[in-house]
Amino acid sequence: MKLVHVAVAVIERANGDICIAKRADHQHQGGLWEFPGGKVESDETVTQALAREIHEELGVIVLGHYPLISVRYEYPDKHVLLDVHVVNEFEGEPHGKEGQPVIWCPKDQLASYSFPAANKGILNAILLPPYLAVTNELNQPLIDGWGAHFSPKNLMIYLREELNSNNQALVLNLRAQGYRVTVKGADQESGYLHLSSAELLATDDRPDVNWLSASCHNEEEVLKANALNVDFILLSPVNSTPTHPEVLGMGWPRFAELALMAHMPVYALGGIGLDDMGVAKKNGAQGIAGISAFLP
Ligand SMILES: Nc1nc2c([nH]c(=O)n2[C@H]2C[C@H](O)[C@@H](COP(=O)(O)OP(=O)(O)OP(=O)(O)O)O2)c(=O)[nH]1
Ligand SMILES: [Mg+2]
Repeated sequence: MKLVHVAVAVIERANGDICIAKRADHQHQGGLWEFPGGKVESDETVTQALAREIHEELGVIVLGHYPLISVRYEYPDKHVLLDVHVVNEFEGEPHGKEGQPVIWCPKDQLASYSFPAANKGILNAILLPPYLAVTNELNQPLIDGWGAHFSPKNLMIYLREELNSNNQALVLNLRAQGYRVTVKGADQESGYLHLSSAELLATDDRPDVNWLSASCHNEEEVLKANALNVDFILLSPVNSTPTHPEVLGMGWPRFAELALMAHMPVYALGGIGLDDMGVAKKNGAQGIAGISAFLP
């Protein structure tokens, strides 16, 4: 099936609200809400298509945008490549020029609208931060170091240790400050659950949590994450690491291929540092994850 290339705009106004519109019933995925946009014509760049579609559909002039995520999704009747950009500078007030309902929606309420299935990854990309710290233990100096560099909006945490009497108060305190914290093992009441790649491959039905993450290293695991509707993945190792120098990294070109295959935001992990945010994003990452990289 031919791949339909689509330019999609996540238009964000100053207070953080996002513009969504309702697709007409007769359209593909009709009756569902969408981020405005449309097909990239053969003689257009994505930037040109984005500007044209947003002007045609909403009467808005795009002045500034940056890439958020690319999602390749195979509907039974159509294969799409959604090239999604945040439009953060624009002129004019969006209105439905084709008669479609258009509203501003606070980010934390987006999930209560029905979108096409391909949009789950876009929603998650809007909500998730750029940095993910992976740590084997929690202690106050580590937390203070994070606090000096990152806000809860910029950093989430994966603790590779089960909840216990030593770390529970620290975890709860971080969550109270607004950090998203996933811990190892059974902690499903928190709404967060992480699957190792072995657990991912051994799981047939999506566990009932708000935020399901998984570690992936190859195509098979990425496709399994798609099938389970995992919300975000850690893809590693990009480069070889000091602790496992014998394991070769996949490198950025392969990372980019697998990230495009993934329906959800992908964090780059392994042998990279905070300085690699730019190259990670250029290769389709939501952001970067790191163990040593995040130690103050
Ligand atoms: N615009 C947009 N399209 C989406 C989203 N999610 C999603 O799966 N799609 C799919 C539905 C369509 O198959 C395709 C986009 O096509 P479109 O109908 O917006 O294209 P267009 O504006 O050029 O419209 P048309 O002239 O074909 O009616 O991408 C989304 O959030 N926004
Ligand atoms: Mg459209």
